Amino acid sequence: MTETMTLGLPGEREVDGDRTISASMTGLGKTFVSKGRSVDALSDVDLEIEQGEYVVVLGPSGCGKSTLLRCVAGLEAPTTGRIQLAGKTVFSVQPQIDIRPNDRKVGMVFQNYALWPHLNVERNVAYPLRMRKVAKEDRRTKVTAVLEAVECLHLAKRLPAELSGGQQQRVALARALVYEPSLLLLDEPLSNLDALLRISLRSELLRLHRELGFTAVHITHDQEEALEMGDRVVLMREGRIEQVGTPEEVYSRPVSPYAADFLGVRNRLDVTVRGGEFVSALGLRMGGQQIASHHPEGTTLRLFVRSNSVRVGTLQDPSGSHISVAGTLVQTTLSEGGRRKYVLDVDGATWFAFREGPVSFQPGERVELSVEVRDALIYLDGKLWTMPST
Ligand SMILES: Nc1ncnc2c1ncn2[C@@H]1O[C@H](COP(=O)(O)OP(=O)(O)OP(=O)(O)O)[C@@H](O)[C@H]1O
Repeated sequence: MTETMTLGLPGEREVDGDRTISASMTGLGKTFVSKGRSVDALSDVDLEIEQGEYVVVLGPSGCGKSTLLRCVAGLEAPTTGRIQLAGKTVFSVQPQIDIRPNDRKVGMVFQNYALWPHLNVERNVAYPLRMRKVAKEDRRTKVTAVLEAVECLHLAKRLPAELSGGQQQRVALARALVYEPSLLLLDEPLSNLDALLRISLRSELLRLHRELGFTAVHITHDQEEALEMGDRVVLMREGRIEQVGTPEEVYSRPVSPYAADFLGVRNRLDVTVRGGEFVSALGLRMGGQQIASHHPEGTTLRLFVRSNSVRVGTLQDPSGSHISVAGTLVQTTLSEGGRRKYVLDVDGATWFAFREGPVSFQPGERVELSVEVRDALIYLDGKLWTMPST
């Protein structure tokens, strides 16, 4: 990339303390009404994105990710709220402002690439510059620079049909970046690619982000992609933001059972406090007195534990220093890195654990599963409960 390209550095910015806000959404809502039925695709979305941030919006199908992106791009008009880009209001209900998509300085990359089939790579990438009446010489310099950055300069004369999916997506990315948008919106950009290519394009995208410094909102339903790529992850649920945080925060402290479930925490059990310890629905006694002592008799808590945090051992009496529960070994399989994956039945629920070394238990055998208190995710009334520090 030549030094003349300063992508993602718009003239107007909103400065808040030391932070420069590139995009902000306030009270954003979108209700679709069709055939007498109304769907709240977005409700009360508040989000600020800093200059240069790579934000990944994560959530299951239908949670409103695309609608959010389309509202920011100007392809959909929100029902409530305000959107600001680079310090300028581009949408507001009251007073009524709705800046056209082409005047919002956003770039978009779609899942299906959306390249013009009759234009070669060079002309596809130059298209946004022609629309903006950029002079021919300048156009050529910018197109060359951006194609070089996405490592597609050698494909300049080819038509989209003559490219692989990965190459088409690089070209689509070049076309979105060429006019130096203040915000790049990526709508499931890797979903159409096969697994290996998806992984290599993730790091490609991150390299470009590091080198060019653009601000991005990337949507995906793939938690691994979100945790790997995002400076921050925004988890959505039914049109609302469930949790926002760094990948580490979101991974280690999912705020709700929904978040834990979506972030792949697979082991779970409902437990009730009885006589100062935990008892499962089927009456299984468990260790965990340290946590139980903070809750009144009869309180029901939802326990979530990552497979990596479960130790499998010989059955012992439940103790208070860690959470322990008896499980029945169902089967073991060889897993990544030579570790063994244990599949267990815990009170009717399937749990998973990993253990190094040879298997010393038989299927059907009762074993002890223990978890350090700090590794347990405890939910009370749908919210993450944190043990008060003593
Ligand atoms: N034009 C429309 N008319 C009516 N309902 C719509 C329209 N567009 C989206 N919806 C509804 O709004 C909700 C959110 O849709 P949206 O496409 O934003 O979800 P998503 O999280 O992007 O899903 P996916 O991952 O499947 O693309 C869904 O219930 C969807 O059916």
